[in-house]
Amino acid sequence: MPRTPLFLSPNRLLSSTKPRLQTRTQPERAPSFRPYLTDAIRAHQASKMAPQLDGYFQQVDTLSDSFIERLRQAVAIPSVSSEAARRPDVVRMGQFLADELIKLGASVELRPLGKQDGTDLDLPPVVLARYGNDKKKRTILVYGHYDVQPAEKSDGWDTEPFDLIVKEDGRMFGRGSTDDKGPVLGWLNAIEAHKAAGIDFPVNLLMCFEGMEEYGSDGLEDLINQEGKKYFADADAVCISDNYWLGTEKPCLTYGLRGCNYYSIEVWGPGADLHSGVFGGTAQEPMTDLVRVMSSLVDTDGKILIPGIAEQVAPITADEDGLYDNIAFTMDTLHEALGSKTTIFQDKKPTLMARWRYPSLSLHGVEGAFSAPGAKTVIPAKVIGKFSIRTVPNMEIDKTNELVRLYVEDVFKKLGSKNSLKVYPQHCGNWWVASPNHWNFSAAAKATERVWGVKPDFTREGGSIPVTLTFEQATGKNVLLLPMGSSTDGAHSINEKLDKRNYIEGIKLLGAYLHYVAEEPMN
Ligand SMILES: C[C@H](N)C(=O)N[C@@H](Cc1c[nH]cn1)C(=O)O
Ligand SMILES: [Zn+2]
Ligand SMILES: [Zn+2]
Repeated sequence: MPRTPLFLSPNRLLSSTKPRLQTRTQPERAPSFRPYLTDAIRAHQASKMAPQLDGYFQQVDTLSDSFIERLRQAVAIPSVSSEAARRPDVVRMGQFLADELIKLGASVELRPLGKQDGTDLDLPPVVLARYGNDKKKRTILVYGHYDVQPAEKSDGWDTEPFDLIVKEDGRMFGRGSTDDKGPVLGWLNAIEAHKAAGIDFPVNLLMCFEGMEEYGSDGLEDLINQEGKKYFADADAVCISDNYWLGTEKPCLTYGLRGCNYYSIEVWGPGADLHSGVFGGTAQEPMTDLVRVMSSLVDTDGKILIPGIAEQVAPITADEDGLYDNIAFTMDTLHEALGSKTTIFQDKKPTLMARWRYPSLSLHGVEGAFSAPGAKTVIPAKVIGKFSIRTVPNMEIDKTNELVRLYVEDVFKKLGSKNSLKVYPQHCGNWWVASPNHWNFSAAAKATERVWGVKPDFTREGGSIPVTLTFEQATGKNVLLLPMGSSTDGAHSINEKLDKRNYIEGIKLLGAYLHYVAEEPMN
């Protein structure tokens, strides 16, 4: 059950000076991207792990081509979790990760998860791995996912989605590059660069990589709960790299996620698809009913029309109210990522609040409906509408599902249709809000300054990672989100990419974070 959120002012917790933005026009000091040297960074560089980190950073630069090659191999495996036909590729991707980890010296298990909910289809295995088992060191548990969203060139991609295309300007296009194959490989690359540099790995690393995140993490919650005090028992903290910066220049650390309840509405009536010339005007059409029901869920300005949803949302506290102004985010950044100016709000604060702390309802598609180019005059016999609600504190999954069911059934009843309707949740994942006032976040903030030369923003995320709260509750440890990619990466969209700069500096960041973790006093 979600807890009442902490609305702290995290941007003020670890930073006494105003964060400075870096821009691409600042001169680079070295081949790697570390332009600003603040006093804080000088202090970190003078600290005892500085020489090791410099050696590590150099190795990451030296190995950068082979790290891109590893990403190319991973992107080439179309591990789409939502398509049954792609399930063997998802399994192959898990095996690829396991093989790479074994080559690096990790001990690895491929854990089966049984059947996918309501199907006879085997779930892809979870890759559990351990690198290092030194009782004198801290242990960090990292999570990521090796499945991806669907992608077809015909969706509008400029290049083949499962071929990694590296452009001259450093943009690396390919499905999963930023979500989440680049960040997952970041951990493996960090291990390899330490080995190559001959630098002692600063912590024990536990790894949990799943293949069903984009489909609601089916099966993983039970495994995490079972292993919380077994395989994950040594974990001192958890780190997840599976979200994005708010813009393109300012790194961030993330302490909150929205949840996601994903629904299907099935409407059926006729025994088969029909000729609209023969049956149009004589049969009640499932698609007509579905469109009318779906159009009653949300309005053009994103207002959710289901009674009882807004009432569940936690009120704004005075502390939270002052939080948004300090975040490095502009509407121009949003317009760039959106590719248009069709935003609901004109200003930064309501926009950030809409993404982080209010629920949203999105319509995704209709299964069974005609969607190809051309003009087919069919009446579909059965259609399934798909929509999701991003949930926030203090919304409850079961209560939200019940409100949706009552409302959809009521709207359909008022249509007076002789067709039939069924509405049900496909998968649901909890929202999560944590305290960034913890050594886990301090270590990540120092690593960010060291690598990127700027203090990170402390942000929440509009997306969902369904098992984040489960990790927190099963291990009882602090969870940190440490993103690698930027706002323009286009995760889930066509032309998904990861900038080479974010990949290579991101690998440095993950390694540096582990070094700072090793130095942090417990709190
Ligand atoms: C933020 C993360 N990289 C991500 O994309 N998560 C998905 C997870 C999901 C899919 N269905 C429900 N949750 C997302 O936010 O859509
Ligand atoms: Zn992801
Ligand atoms: Zn995703």
